[in-house]
Amino acid sequence: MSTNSSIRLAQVERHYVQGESRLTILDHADMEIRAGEMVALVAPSGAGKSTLLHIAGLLEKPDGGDVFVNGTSCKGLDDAGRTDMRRSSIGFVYQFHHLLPEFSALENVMLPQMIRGLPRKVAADRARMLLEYMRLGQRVTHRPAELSGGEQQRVAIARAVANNPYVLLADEPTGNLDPLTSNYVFDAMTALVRQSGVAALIATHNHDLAKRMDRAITLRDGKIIDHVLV
Ligand SMILES: Nc1ncnc2c1ncn2[C@@H]1O[C@H](COP(=O)(O)OP(=O)(O)OP(=O)(O)O)[C@@H](O)[C@H]1O
Repeated sequence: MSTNSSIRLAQVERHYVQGESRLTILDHADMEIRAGEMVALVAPSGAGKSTLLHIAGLLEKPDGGDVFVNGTSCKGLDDAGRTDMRRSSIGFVYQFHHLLPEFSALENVMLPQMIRGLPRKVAADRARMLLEYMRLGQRVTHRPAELSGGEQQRVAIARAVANNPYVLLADEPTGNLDPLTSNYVFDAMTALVRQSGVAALIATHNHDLAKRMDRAITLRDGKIIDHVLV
């Protein structure tokens, strides 16, 4: 175990009870991702990727074990504490951008910061900087419907890191894009991860993108194990 892991799962258990049967999705599973590391999560449908992302993102509580965010145990946190930790320390990117349609790109990136109580001007300056970094400086006043799919996804990535999180969790972030756009968005995300030092876990079915990350993991028999990509 390294001391500088941004996210660590320790002996995490998750079961679903369906009638008489008990389905074990995570069985004393361990995982850790260091700052600035990009890890691909590759697993067949139904293996438990969403469950893992939800637990790592503090959206779901494990039945056992613990999640550490930047070294802090989340086990003893109540719902409000988990929400605070999630807002301050974890960013999410989904397959579909989930941007708020009535707000501009700039406002979408400002919002998570304002929810955390940052002044409007500070939030706007950081949002503009992130959008410029994502090469969207000319699109800040556009609403989501006035952006291309790749641009929408780049706004969603900027939004995910708006609060300077320790952890970035992405579920098929390029799954909805054509191959060329997918590559472009992935490059932008990589640059942001490297520059910000966030620890990124990215679920993807795209073998080529998975190969470009630092390493890959998968789920087998409830354990999180290294996945060798050939
Ligand atoms: N609330 C629930 N109750 C019972 N079983 C569940 C529940 N949620 C998920 N499961 C089961 O747990 C397993 C893992 O689900 P999960 O959504 O994590 O898979 P996944 O790997 O993300 O799949 P996909 O790639 O298709 O989205 C599946 O077999 C699913 O049917």
